[in-house]
Amino acid sequence: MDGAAAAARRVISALLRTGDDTAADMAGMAKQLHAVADQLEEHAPARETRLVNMWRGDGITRHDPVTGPENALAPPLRLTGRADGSVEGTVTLGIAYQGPPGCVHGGVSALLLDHTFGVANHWAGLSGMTAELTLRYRRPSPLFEPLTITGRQISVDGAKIRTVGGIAAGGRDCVTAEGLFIAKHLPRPR
Ligand SMILES: CCCCCCCC/C=C\CCCCCCCC(=O)SCCNC(=O)CCNC(=O)[C@H](O)C(C)(C)COP(=O)(O)OP(=O)(O)OC[C@H]1O[C@@H](n2cnc3c(N)ncnc32)[C@H](O)[C@@H]1OP(=O)(O)O
Repeated sequence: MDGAAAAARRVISALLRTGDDTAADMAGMAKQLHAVADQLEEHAPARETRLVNMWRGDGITRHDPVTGPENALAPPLRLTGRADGSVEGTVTLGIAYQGPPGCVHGGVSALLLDHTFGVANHWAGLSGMTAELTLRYRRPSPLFEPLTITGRQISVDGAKIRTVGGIAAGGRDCVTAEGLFIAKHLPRPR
């Protein structure tokens, strides 16, 4: 389904790029898109069944809204674990993620970093749930340019995990962040 999710992502972006002031047949397109959704819903299993399926195994997920190739809301960001224990990825965000004109929405930056920190913790060997996430927005993060997203676990103290990282563009920090995670997990649906 990665291909269908990629197509849906393209539709979201193309809709926003086209806008209202257009000769495109938007009513016709709405009809076509509803027809696609009707077909999907017809074949969708019960929600509980799908949740079990999404969470099978113990590793990282494919459905999350940041890296998930199955999730059309995910850019998607691809993260790579480094030998020094950090994780890093490069992503170029389009118009669907806009906050200030031409720039990334601050909540989207927080989403990317929350998830990246979760993956960094997993990579470092102990992950948990976000208890606190503090972001410092140093300068606007540009859309349409490669952004480097990083995360690194810096300490574990009992159940408390501390993680740092940020978002940079052109070698300059746009956002720096620190997070406190608690080494607890909700059980995966089985
Ligand atoms: C996360 C799922 C990932 C599963 C996949 C695993 C594989 C990895 C693969 C891929 C990575 C995926 C990456 C995903 C990333 C996304 C992460 C999120 O978005 S998580 C959702 C948002 N976060 C919540 O919804 C939490 C809601 N809050 C809670 O559930 C609790 O408050 C929680 C777990 C944070 C704390 O639980 P308590 O309160 O029961 O823990 P107590 O035992 O009381 O505290 C432990 C210690 O931590 C301190 N503590 C707890 N919260 C604190 C806080 N906010 N500030 C400071 N200290 C805090 C306490 O004072 C205590 O310290 P003392 O041991 O006494 O020294």
